[in-house]
Amino acid sequence: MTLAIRTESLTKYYGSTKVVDSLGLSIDEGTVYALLGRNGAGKSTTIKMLTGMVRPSYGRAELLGEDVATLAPETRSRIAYLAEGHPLPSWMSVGEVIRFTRAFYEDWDHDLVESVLDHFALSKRAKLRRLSKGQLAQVSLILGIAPDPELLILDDPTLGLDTNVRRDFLESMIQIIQRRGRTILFSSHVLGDVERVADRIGIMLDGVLRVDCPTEHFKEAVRKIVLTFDRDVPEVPECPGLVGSWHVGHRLELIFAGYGSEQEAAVASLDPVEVERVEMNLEDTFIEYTRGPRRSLSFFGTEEPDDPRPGAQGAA
Ligand SMILES: Nc1ncnc2c1ncn2[C@@H]1O[C@H](COP(=O)(O)OP(=O)(O)OP(=O)(O)O)[C@@H](O)[C@H]1O
Repeated sequence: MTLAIRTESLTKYYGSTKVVDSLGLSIDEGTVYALLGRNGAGKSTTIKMLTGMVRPSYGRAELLGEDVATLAPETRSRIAYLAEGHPLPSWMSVGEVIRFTRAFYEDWDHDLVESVLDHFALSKRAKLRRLSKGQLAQVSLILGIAPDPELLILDDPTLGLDTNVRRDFLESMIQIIQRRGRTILFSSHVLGDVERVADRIGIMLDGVLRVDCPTEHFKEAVRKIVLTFDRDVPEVPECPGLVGSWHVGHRLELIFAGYGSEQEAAVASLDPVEVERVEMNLEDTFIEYTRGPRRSLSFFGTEEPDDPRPGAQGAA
């Protein structure tokens, strides 16, 4: 399988703050990959390094098998990038921005543009400054997909859109791109959407990629177990895969990444009066996982990063 995106020890410092820490990503062609993380986790910085807008402090990135730092114009034309907030020249009309963008590309799928304009009920005569956020996102998507890119990178494409517009946008994006076996990398905060469209997720915590695995694998692996006691909540023993524990009154919530016989035995040793396994969707799973201690788990396909600086200590 060919890799559409590959990064090696990709690291960014702003001043003395490390905002992306030794990122090692390998994304196969044809994958819809969602990059997740709380505000400030380093998603946009990662995307900007991938698209050559920000220079890494250390490490390197490849798109479609070529180093981002020396990407040939032909390779660049096989990649589309939709920036956060969909910045577009507001004085142009929809038709004008389409004609303007078209001039930069050799390939341009005119029929696709017409059919997606029609699908979104967008008029070519409409001025961009009069469009809603959702409509601007739709125009951006059209401009991004018209050159039929092999790789589409989107930074929080549905930010600020209402639920219906968001769903329609994502569904259209997936239908159009995936039908052609293309690769998509997008960042998002809307976990319900991610759950429906992403094959694979990466979760960044404080600049570190802590999870990198199929979406289903993550959902299945993270378990919330709620224990009830008829006495004070006992001390929780060390246990592999335990990523968080909280107690309120006589209830103890435990979050595990990987729940098997060893974890079951640890739970039983606490001698609760009741054990409840709580079902979680991706949103719950993400929240529970990201509020726990910042631990790396090989379970999710990532390793603790090493600081690439010569003589530096491993990351905390
Ligand atoms: N140009 C910059 N100069 C200094 N610090 C920056 C710069 N750009 C980003 N940062 C910092 O880097 C960290 C990561 O920011 P980034 O925008 O990559 O996060 P994010 O995960 O995309 O967040 P959000 O979900 O809020 O968009 C933040 O602490 C941010 O303040």
